[in-house]
Amino acid sequence: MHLDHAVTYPHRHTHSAAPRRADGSRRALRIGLGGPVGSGKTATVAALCRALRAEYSMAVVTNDIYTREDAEFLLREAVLPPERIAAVETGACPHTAIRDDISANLEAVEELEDAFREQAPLDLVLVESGGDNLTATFSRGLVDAQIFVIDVAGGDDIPRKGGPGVTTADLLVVNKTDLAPYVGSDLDRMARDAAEQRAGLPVVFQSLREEDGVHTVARWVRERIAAWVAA
Ligand SMILES: Nc1nc2c(ncn2[C@@H]2O[C@H](COP(=O)(O)OP(=O)(O)OP(=O)(O)O)[C@@H](O)[C@H]2O)c(=O)[nH]1
Repeated sequence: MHLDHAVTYPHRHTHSAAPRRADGSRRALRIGLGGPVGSGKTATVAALCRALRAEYSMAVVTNDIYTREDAEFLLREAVLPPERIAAVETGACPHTAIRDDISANLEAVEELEDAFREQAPLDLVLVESGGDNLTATFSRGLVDAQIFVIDVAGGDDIPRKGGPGVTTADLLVVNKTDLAPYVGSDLDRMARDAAEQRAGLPVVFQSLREEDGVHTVARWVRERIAAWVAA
């Protein structure tokens, strides 16, 4: 596990969606996960659910272009009860549904929040984007913070190439570090390039093949929830 920054996570964004509902109750913290196809977004969501579900009331919204495959995977793995998992079929470029026309995703998030409002109000909603390119980021009207997931098998020059996901996401996750020796990726170079591109924003290197490989990202999420609740 590499962590190229001390765990100081800057809270630099402004919330464009009101943190409280009309009745004054606090809504859930919404965290988006984006990144290229196959980088490990669903696997990270599944691992986060397992790590955090005993501590928080949580739910997940998945985005697929024409299918519900990511939601079906999470259901099969039973990472959360089925009523806590919603699927949005974007039917177009994945980034459109998380950045340009966020209505279907907002509706899914708000329906989940409403469904649990009486019983156990949601603390956290994870919104997983469909796999896209390096320019795909979430609208701040949909999520309060975003995680961009890339993997070492996608090429160790991805952090150097930059793009809004790599440079501006609140957390950059470089996944599948276990594969680095097999694909010839230089993790130190990736860490250096990412640090250069991100001006102090945090980067986590993880392998979900390791026992509790998601623990650093889970800690970051806990800190974000604590800050959200305190605000
Ligand atoms: N070796 C290794 N494989 C991983 C790791 N994380 C995920 N995978 C595998 O990589 C493949 C893709 O992972 P997913 O989580 O489906 O990736 P995704 O980003 O959600 O993919 P799309 O939704 O299709 O964009 C799966 O076979 C995972 O089991 C990891 O840390 N190491």
